[in-house]
This record gives sequence, structure tokens and C-alpha cells, in this order.
Amino acid sequence: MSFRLQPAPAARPNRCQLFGPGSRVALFEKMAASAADVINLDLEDSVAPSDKDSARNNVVAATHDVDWGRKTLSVRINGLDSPFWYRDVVDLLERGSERLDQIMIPKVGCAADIYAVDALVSSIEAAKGRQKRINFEVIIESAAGISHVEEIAAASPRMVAMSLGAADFAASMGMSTTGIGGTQENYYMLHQGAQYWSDPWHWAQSAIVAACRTHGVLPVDGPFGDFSDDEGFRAQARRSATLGMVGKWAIHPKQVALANEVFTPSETAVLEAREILTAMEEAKARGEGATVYKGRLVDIASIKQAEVIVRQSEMIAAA
Ligand SMILES: CC(=O)SCCNC(=O)CCNC(=O)[C@H](O)C(C)(C)COP(=O)(O)OP(=O)(O)OC[C@H]1O[C@@H](n2cnc3c(N)ncnc32)[C@H](O)[C@@H]1OP(=O)(O)O
Ligand SMILES: O=CC(=O)O
Ligand SMILES: [Mg+2]
Repeated sequence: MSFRLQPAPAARPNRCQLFGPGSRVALFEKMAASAADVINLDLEDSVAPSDKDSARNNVVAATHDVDWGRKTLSVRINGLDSPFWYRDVVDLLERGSERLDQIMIPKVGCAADIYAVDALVSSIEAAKGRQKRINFEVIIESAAGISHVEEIAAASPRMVAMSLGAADFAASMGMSTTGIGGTQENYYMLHQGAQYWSDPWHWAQSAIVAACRTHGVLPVDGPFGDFSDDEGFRAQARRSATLGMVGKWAIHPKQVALANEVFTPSETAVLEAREILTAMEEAKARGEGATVYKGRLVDIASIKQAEVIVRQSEMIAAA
């Protein structure tokens, strides 16, 4: 057991991150009116190279003109392997309003990628006298990114969230699929003639959750491409929540309610968590560290498990 305490991540809801291309201005007000906790205006892969300049101008204007309410406002810049990213950062910080909360850095491969963006952002913030420090979120979506996931999570005090980007991740890893997230029908075990599907995203998600929890960063599941498959989305999101992720992207507005549903602890779960805390209080008064709740063991670790659920529910209620 390390003597270092695990740092707490940002105490804000991050159940759903709704994406929209920076080139589709007509979507911005709809995104602002949605029930997503986080808005990601995209300058990267949903914007054609010929539209990069106009999309950037749209997004800069939207930081001034659109009422984003209490949502976290994030802009996905272009990758460091592109000729666009430095201009994204410069324009967002020099011309964008202080309403901007976060920059999402895609395709990060190592801590030095974060360092480079941090140096540019820090310099512009100081030069322009910006009052609010910009936070960073990153996408792990390459072989290099997952190989260096822990150093990336630790790379800057600006780091608040980290997502798995299943599409680029699959491409970078050479995975044999064009599906974005979810069940992959060739990834199964065979037992007595029956196929049992396994989860090819599990190991990468677990690595992300561990790196994030070590460094106080929010772990988030990325896109689920088939927006006509609600049950597929729910299944993917439930697996992510069970592994410790706090939310999931929506690449279509109909996915927002699904993500909020899965990543909001149910009344039953909160009630049970509170009952466990009460049972443990009573056990403590009796001088016991372990007791029985509904026929099963609960002990001091159960307090921490129950507190995860209660804290999450109280944070959402307070937002
Ligand atoms: C792998 C990755 O990197 S994922 C992240 C980057 N990708 C993105 O940002 C893509 C985001 N999503 C989109 O661009 C779009 O949702 C698409 C292209 C998938 C579908 O767009 P459409 O064909 O317009 O969808 P559809 O017709 O079903 O839209 C239904 C309604 O939702 C609105 N809508 C569509 N997308 C969004 C959105 N992202 N946010 C808010 N509203 C939206 C439409 O304007 C339409 O509104 P209306 O009923 O008032 O007319
Ligand atoms: O950027 C997201 C992805 O899945 O790729
Ligand atoms: Mg990607």
C-alpha cells in the first residue's frame, strides 16, 4: 500500500460528452440545449481539411455568442501530426472568450505531446492575461498512446480527462474492424460449438482507468458509431461504467439520454450504498470492522465502494 493518497478527479459531472463538427454552426445551439454535461466542438476528424479555417472561426465565435449554460465547453484541436493544431490553440486562446474550459488533444502518443501544447497555452495565457486556466483532456487512440498512458495522465496539472478513441485506436493497432466501439463479431471464444463474445476494448479501458485514477484524471469511454443501436450503446456504456469510467461520448444527440441514464447511479444503487454506510456505522459502534448486509459480507472497503456511488449521485444532483 502506497502512503500516497489517490488524488480526487475534478468534481463535476462528465456523464456525456456531445460532439459536433465545428463546420456545422447550425448544430451549436442544439448542442447547447442538450442534456450533455460536456460539449466538444470538433476541429479535427469531423471537419474536412478545406473547412479547417472556417470551422476554427465558427468555434471561436461560438465561445462568445452561444450560451453554453453550466456545461463544460471543450474544443477538440487537430493532432500534433497536422499543420493545423498550433493555429487552433493560438486562435482559441487569443480570440476565444474566457468561457472556454478545456482543449481536447487527440492522438497523444507521449507526455511530451502534452508538454508542447502546455508550453504554447501557458505562453498565450500569460501574454493575453487570461484569467481562467485552460484544462486539457486527451484521447488515447494509438498504439503509442496506450503504451505511454500513465505518463500521459501525469503529464500536466491541466489534465482533467482522458478518453478511449475506439476508431483511431483500432486503426493504429491494425485491428480487423471498421466498427467504432462495441461488440466485434469475430472476437469470440468457442465452447462446445457455441460462440461467447469477448470484449476487445476491455484491456485498453482498464489501462486508461488505472492511469487516470492514479493521477486524478476522469476516465471516459469514447464514441459508439452505430447510433441506430441503442442497446449496443447501453451495453458498451454499462461495461465502461462497471470498469470505473465516468461517462461516454455521444456522436448523435439520441445517445445523450442513453449515456446519462447509464452514468447516473440508479435510485436503487444509491439506496443500497446508503444502507451499506449505515450498516457499517452500526458495526463500527459495536466495535466491528465487518458485518453482514443482505446476507453478504461488507467491511471497511465496502464503505469506500458505497461512497463512490453516493458521491457520484450527490455531485450530479448538485450540478
Ligand atoms: C471517431 C470520432 O472522432 S467521433 C467525434 C467526431 N465526430 C463528430 O463530431 C460527429 C458528430 N455527429 C454528427 O456530425 C452528426 O450527428 C451525424 C453526421 C452523425 C448525423 O447528422 P444528421 O444526418 O444531421 O443526423 P440526423 O438527421 O439524425 O439529426 C437529427 C437531429 O439532430 C440534430 N443533430 C445531429 N447531430 C447533432 C449533434 N452532434 N449535436 C446536436 N444536434 C445534432 C440534427 O440537426 C437534427 O435536428 P432537427 O431534428 O432539429 O432537424
Ligand atoms: O476520436 C475518436 C476515435 O474513436 O478515433
Ligand atoms: Mg480519433
